[in-house]
Amino acid sequence: MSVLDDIIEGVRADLADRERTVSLAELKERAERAPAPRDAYKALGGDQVAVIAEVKRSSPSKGALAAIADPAALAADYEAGGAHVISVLTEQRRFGGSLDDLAAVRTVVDIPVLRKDFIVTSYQLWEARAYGADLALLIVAALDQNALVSLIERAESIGLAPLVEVHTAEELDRALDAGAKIIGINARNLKTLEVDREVFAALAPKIPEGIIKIAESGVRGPHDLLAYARAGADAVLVGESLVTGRDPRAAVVDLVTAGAHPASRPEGQ
Ligand SMILES: O=P(O)(O)OC[C@@H](O)[C@@H](O)c1c[nH]c2ccccc12
Repeated sequence: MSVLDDIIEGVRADLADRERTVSLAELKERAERAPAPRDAYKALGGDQVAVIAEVKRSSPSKGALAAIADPAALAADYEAGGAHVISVLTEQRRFGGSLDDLAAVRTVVDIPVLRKDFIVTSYQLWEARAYGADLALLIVAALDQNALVSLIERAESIGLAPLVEVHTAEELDRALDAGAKIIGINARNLKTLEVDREVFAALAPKIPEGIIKIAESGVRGPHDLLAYARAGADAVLVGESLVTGRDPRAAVVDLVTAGAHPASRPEGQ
């Protein structure tokens, strides 16, 4: 069983518990009362390389990264540093996150918030919206094509921008076929947890213009952001190096500053 299969087994078990406690009808009511979604396309589609800063307590590859007693305070720091979007890991078993983290973060920031989880049913999309998310992650490797297509449609119909994550050329084809408008290329293979920063440069040229390209994982600082930017990234998604550093806000400032530099764009763009 791959790491991804193992994670999803746990996600499904936790999901079954929540489904027993909160009906879909209740969730939909809560989603209706949630604040209106913020425009993720605008936040990610500017001239600069956008920075998506992640609230991440632990990971399957590294174990505990940071306690993060107050996720809202960390997100506020990220926003003060100039982050364009906040990502909140809500998966509990391996990443130490929760939907309460998502809700807490969404109330204190004014920028769009991504629910980062292993979404396999539309119930989780309603949860994302009910707890305030503006974007939701959909991982191609975790979904068959019918599920991918229907979750993208459902996300859009309830006001969530779907961020569709790929790691291989085949997954990228499936994301494009499914109509993804925001594609994240994850340098980490979720089946083995290995990181290969070259994957972004190999896959990005296959993505048509007009689709937002996000480089995910392995960004240690401005140097990696610049390399991803030269390879065509519109945004980078950064977790570990921010939560393990001494000053997350200053680290975001450094990334945003690098991303604002015109020399960071590919030739002719
Ligand atoms: O901590 P890093 O290496 O900066 O990576 C952040 C983010 O890309 C990573 O958390 C991630 C990317 N895709 C995911 C899917 C599920 C869980 C986590 C992830």
